[in-house]
Amino acid sequence: MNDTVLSVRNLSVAYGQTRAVRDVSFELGRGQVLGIAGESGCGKSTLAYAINRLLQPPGRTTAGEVLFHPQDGDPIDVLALEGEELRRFRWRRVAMVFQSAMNALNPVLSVRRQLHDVFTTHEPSMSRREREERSRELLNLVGIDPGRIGSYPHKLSGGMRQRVLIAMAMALNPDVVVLDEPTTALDVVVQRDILEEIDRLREMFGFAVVFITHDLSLLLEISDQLAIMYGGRIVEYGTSKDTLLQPRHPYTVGLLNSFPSLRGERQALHGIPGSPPDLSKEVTGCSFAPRCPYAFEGCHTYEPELDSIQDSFVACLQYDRRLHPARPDRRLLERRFEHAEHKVTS
Ligand SMILES: Nc1ncnc2c1ncn2[C@@H]1O[C@H](COP(=O)(O)OP(=O)(O)OP(=O)(O)O)[C@@H](O)[C@H]1O
Repeated sequence: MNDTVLSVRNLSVAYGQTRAVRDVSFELGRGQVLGIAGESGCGKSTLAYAINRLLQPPGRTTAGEVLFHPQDGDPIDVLALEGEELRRFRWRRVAMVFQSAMNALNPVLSVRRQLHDVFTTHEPSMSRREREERSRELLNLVGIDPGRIGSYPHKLSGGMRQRVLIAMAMALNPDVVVLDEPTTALDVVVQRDILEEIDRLREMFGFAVVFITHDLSLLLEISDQLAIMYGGRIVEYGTSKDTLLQPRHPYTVGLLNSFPSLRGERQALHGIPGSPPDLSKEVTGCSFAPRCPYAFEGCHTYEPELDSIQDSFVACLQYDRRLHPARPDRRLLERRFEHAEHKVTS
């Protein structure tokens, strides 16, 4: 059996001149959690939409491939799916929980109707009674009293609305659930409850998760693998443990120092000065260079490749074998972020 459920290879997405996702590759293991972190506008949602084939014009995949690997059978070329095949792929293979539950749910339809609709569309042979039973079962699974099935979204709290979306995503027992900032609008306690819920469901049903958020500390707690995005690219990719213990990209270090830990230890926070690049403009060199405390001349000229180092990958000239065939330049690495809890490591 193939242990990979989804492979994304050299994927690029553009909205006209805006290159929102560039050359992104990753492998998602069956039942694993991949966290994708990065500041607003770095291309996270665009990547999620491309994987689900939910991009709206002018959004367009310009290069690369997305392969879904069924438990048995040949890989499915997701970008080539059309019509009925595409409809079957969505929800059943890969389901998505969107950023804002209020926008994703239809405000004029009851929770019952919205859950039933998933089955009416995808399981037309189900009877009304079966749909009702399954819908109630799903609500129960995500911790909502099935008695609330007749409620309209505005009668539910933010946390409950998000749970309804999670229930809908799980309706057809998908292999992969993509969660795009599912807890951002919620307070910290509710966030934690929802994360625990997702983790519990994942253990029960064995689906893999792509979890997207700007909150790196949260991802470190729940992800097996982490991809850090900047300016439309993945700049660091590895296990959560390695990323926390040995962050290599200066942007990852900056992100780690920008968030309080979820465990609530007190520490001074250091935001990353400057702002992310405008993706509609052509960038020469590393797009993080203008904000990078370690940038040297070459960083403004050469774009670093995502290179493997031990078990991780990093796109930073300090590690680029074209410049440093043997190992990273120690002198550069020794210039640390002052007062930072997390340091760049060699
Ligand atoms: N429909 C669209 N039309 C044109 N440009 C878009 C569209 N959607 C996103 N973009 C641009 O694509 C880039 C990536 O945006 P995206 O929403 O994917 O980033 P993100 O990391 O998910 O940000 P956020 O966390 O704020 O959602 C940005 O420059 C954004 O302005």
